[in-house]
Amino acid sequence: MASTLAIVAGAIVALLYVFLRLLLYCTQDAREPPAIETGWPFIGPLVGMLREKSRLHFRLRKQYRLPIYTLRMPFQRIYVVNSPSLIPELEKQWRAVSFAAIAADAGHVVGMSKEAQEIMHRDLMSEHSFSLEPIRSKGRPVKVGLYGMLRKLMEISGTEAIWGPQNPYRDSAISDAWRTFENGFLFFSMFPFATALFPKFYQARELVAAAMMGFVRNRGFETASGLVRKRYEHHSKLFGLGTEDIARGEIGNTFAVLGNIAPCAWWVIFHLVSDARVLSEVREELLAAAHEDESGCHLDIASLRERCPVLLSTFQETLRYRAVNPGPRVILDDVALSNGILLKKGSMLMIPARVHHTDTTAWGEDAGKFDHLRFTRKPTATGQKKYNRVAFRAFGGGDALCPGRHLASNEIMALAALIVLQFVVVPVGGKWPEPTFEKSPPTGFPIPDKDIQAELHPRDPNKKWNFTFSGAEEAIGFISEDAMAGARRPVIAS
Ligand code: HEM
Repeated sequence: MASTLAIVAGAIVALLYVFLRLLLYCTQDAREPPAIETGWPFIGPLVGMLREKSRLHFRLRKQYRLPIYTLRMPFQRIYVVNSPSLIPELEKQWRAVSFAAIAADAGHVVGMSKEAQEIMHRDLMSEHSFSLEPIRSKGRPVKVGLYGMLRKLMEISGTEAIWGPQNPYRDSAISDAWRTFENGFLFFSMFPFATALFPKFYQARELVAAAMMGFVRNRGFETASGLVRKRYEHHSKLFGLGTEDIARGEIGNTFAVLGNIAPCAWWVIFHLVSDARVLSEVREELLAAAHEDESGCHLDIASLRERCPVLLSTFQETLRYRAVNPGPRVILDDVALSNGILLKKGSMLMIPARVHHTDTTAWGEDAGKFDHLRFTRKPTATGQKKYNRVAFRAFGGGDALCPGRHLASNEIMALAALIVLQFVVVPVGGKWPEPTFEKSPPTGFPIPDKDIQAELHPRDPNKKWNFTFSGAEEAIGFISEDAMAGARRPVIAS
């Protein structure tokens, strides 16, 4: 009996295998990027993705050494771009290789109405800030969870800057609800009937939605940032969306504003305070950039980019070393690349940051190493080569390039300056652990599995620090688009 069952099971598996092989053979066009991991067609890539997460692309690049390849998933094909040389051509075809389609797909996750979702999918081709004073003014060491503290600070400063005086996230019940919903984001995008299956996440989302509706009804956008004002105008006038849909759209934007900035700030501060050499070099620069008079010590945050190349380089290197955003796009129309490769309509495409940030042709043989001085090096005729800016993907690129990159960079570098100048940060237990992030949700930067407990020792509680921001006329040339727009390039070698 047992052997009959085994024979039947074996026959089913064999039939399934033959069926999947045939399906692959009949549906994979020879002009498409080569399909890989086809030992068990469709199932192999899915298992790999679930098991290895963002590490999968890293392994596949090493194993197959292809400029671009196809992962045939059940009901979906994903093209993954390995070679930075393909990126400019793809980004020129932004109508067909679309990020807008990804944003529009998120409409159902935040509960937009069917009509609003349909509109979003149409024509896709076409005075407060953070303060560390409460900790410093205690005049004694304060124990904190480093990630928790940084997240809170970035949440306050980021949402104030974006939503202004009527910022709904000022209410801690709303910011707590946001955090709960953020953890359930993936369930909402993957499962049908998610509102019934995950009531905790649903209730949290609705609480944030109600607060956002109040914000829109009270015309909070009029005193918010240009980004929110323009979005309101665009969504109400061009799309004709109502209050509720506009408000739910703002929940979607909270992902963009908060999703990256808090984990990114955490990694920057971690690299700064956990390495004595980095810390002392950055501190020295900051002290030189500050000046003291009878009223206290003064530092203009705008001067950091000019006067603190090591801090700026550490910031950029952290983004290069730690970013894991997948760079997703949807192929809205067949795309023929100049090398003869065909990308089929309806497929997904990915330009994974981690793959491009470890590309030795773009960054040199030591691409896998954290080097806080990397971006201070200038190319030389004999030794140092020019870095390929196209391969810097932490802020994405092309038409979907992150519009918040300068705000985020200024905020994170300001926070770094405040911490380094005012505190000695000591890990509880005496040694900085290497953070693990196995359980991290799929954000742009990994979130540590366990917060690191640290003590903040005020350096000189009696010293008065005045931090100002005199503004900046030029952008920092992080990425190729900024460089082409004529941004200053203080440290990236070019
Ligand atoms: C360190 C912090 C940040 C990082 C690393 C980051 C990174 C990114 C990335 C990778 C993308 C997708 C681009 C692509 O796939 O090509 C993106 C999009 C976006 N980001 Fe950021 N971001 C940050 C902070 C912010 C902030 C503070 C804001 C708000 C002002 C913001 C607003 C947006 C928006 C609205 C989009 C969507 C752009 C579009 O639809 O075309 N980001 N960001």
